[in-house]
Amino acid sequence: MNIEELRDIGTAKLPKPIADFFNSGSTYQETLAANTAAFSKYKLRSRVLVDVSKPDTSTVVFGNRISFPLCVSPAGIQGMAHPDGELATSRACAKAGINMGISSFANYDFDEIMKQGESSGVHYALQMYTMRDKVLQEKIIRRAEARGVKAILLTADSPVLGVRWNEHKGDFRAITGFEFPIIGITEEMWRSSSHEEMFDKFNDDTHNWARDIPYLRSLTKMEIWVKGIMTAEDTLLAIKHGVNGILVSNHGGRQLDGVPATLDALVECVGAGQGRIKIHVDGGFRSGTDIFKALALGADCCWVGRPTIWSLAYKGQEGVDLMLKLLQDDFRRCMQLCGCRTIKDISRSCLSRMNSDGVLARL
Ligand SMILES: Cc1cc2nc3c(=O)[nH]c(=O)nc-3n(C[C@H](O)[C@H](O)[C@H](O)COP(=O)(O)O)c2cc1C
Ligand SMILES: O=C(O)C(=O)c1ccccc1
Repeated sequence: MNIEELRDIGTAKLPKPIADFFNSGSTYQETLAANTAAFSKYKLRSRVLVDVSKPDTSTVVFGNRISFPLCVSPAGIQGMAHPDGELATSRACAKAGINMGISSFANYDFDEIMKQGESSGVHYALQMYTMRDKVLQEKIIRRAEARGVKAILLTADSPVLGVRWNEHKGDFRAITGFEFPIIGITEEMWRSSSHEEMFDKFNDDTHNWARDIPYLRSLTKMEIWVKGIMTAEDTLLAIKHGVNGILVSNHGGRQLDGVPATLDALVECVGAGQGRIKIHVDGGFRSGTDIFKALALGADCCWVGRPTIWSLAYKGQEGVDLMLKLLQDDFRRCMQLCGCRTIKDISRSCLSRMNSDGVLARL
């Protein structure tokens, strides 16, 4: 199987409004399509007669040596894909030896999620929005730090939600029995308003660099990462405010439609960062070759969102195990066939770019 097949099989198992919620982007779906399409304009420069018998795909993220440069993006409401939801995802991350991002809209508490994997060495990042309820936000942060969460991922691209037409056409909240224990939203609260109304009640759209980064720093020694950076300007602001890293992301094409593919935004962010900040990226990664291309363009690590959801829907933990194995195997083979023995060998010289006139150009 490949990730596209997992998408088709997983999606077919879900009621349509739920599948649409997971799979859609915002407005005209332009950015959603751009994310996956961007990879094909880069071509691999395969190198031969290199001893690649012992490839080392490992790298270090959040102080943890992971088996290959991938983390699982925080995606909310995984219980709607499979009853085991984030618990299954956590077990699969443990088995694969990678780190996991936990959405603040997870259907299980981070304590339970972490119990599934931390004995195998997984490190966890907790995704947060800026919350209106600062008392609750501080409580969550202190509890996360005491519990051993390594990083806060501050999602910065969502002062308001993107336009999700599918949510106006069908109510995806068809499966009952859900709560959001991390942020204390009960099923009753969740059902009493639309997804967007609930989000607006919870999320603080006055967030800003000058207030929120120092605020988080004053509260915790955990790493602070900003998720949703798409420009050189914001990369420079992230450096100025001393965050530990950025995740170049357009929220899987679910926020502002019309922004470029993250692979394209990555290039300007890496250019601005000049090695002064860790840069990760998500959006549209569907193969190990995609991961290789992003690393060659300067990313330190990649993340996947929907592939986790599709694999959960397909077969719970077993599905996610399979998805992570497919990506790792494909990534290893791509490294070997490009003549790379370690992650450090992956550089811009591994790629060329197909220009619009059909001519290949070195980067
Ligand atoms: C169903 C779904 C729920 C998501 N929930 C969150 C969330 O709660 N917080 C967040 O920061 N990002 C969320 N995201 C965005 C992901 O973290 C990630 O940026 C995106 O899915 C990456 O693109 P990909 O799905 O193409 O891999 C969500 C994405 C999806 C598809
Ligand atoms: O739908 C999303 O993209 C998202 O970020 C989200 C926000 C709140 C609850 C569930 C998902």
